[in-house]
Amino acid sequence: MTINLQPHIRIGNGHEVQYALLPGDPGRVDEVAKFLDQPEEIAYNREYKTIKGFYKGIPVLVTSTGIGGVSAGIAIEELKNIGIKVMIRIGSCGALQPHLRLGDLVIASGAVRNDGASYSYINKAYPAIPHPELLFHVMNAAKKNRATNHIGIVRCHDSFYTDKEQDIDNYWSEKGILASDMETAALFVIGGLRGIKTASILNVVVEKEGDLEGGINDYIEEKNNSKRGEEFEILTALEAIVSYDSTF
Ligand SMILES: O=P(O)(O)O[C@H]1O[C@H](CO)[C@@H](O)[C@H]1O
Ligand SMILES: O=c1cc[nH]c(=O)[nH]1
Repeated sequence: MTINLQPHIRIGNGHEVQYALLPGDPGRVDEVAKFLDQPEEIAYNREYKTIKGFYKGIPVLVTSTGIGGVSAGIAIEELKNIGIKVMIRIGSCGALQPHLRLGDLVIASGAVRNDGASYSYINKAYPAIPHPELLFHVMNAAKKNRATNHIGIVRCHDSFYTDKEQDIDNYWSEKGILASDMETAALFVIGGLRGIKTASILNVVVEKEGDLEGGINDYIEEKNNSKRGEEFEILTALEAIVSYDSTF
């Protein structure tokens, strides 16, 4: 009998893993598997696909969180319930600044909470920030891997196709926000409230003046540098775990 089986991620206790990487896309889980020793699928329910493997001897889970903070929030809570203490998002994003190029990494030092999920937990005065120590290890790992990276605030949203998207992006771009994604704020806020150490690394798949749908299509079809950015974000997250783990 599986003890403490979680209803959405469909994983229970007993895996003895403290670290998880969180892509949105279940397809990205298989890309992480290429970097791991002994990768094995342990669950796949709805948008939540999970593998377990080892990186430089450290056990790691990789769980896809689907699209948006709502779905990510469920995965984050359930992963905590089975003992995960450190979670690093490895996501994709759209650039809000013109100097960001396809495949560059954005390391989030905070998130604008324009999502609904983090707000359902707590008032927007509560900050969406990563764990500072983990952020430090992520920044060092990106440098060590020579990944082109930008550190700053991202904006989290719940919609793609309203009539206001361009105006909203322009507004946050003028405020210096680096990029947009949909899950980082929920991760940081839930992490802060629940005592989970979190960080978020995003790979640019649409440039500032780029075509949103075209950029995402090209990324999926591996037609641009975003695929390379994905490899860099995976490696950066894994090396950050090794470096963080070595401090104990
Ligand atoms: O590629 P992932 O990690 O899913 O991240 C981004 O891509 C999805 C939208 O295309 C949203 O989940 C957004 O945050
Ligand atoms: O603007 C964008 C582009 C990609 N992914 C997002 O979440 N937002």
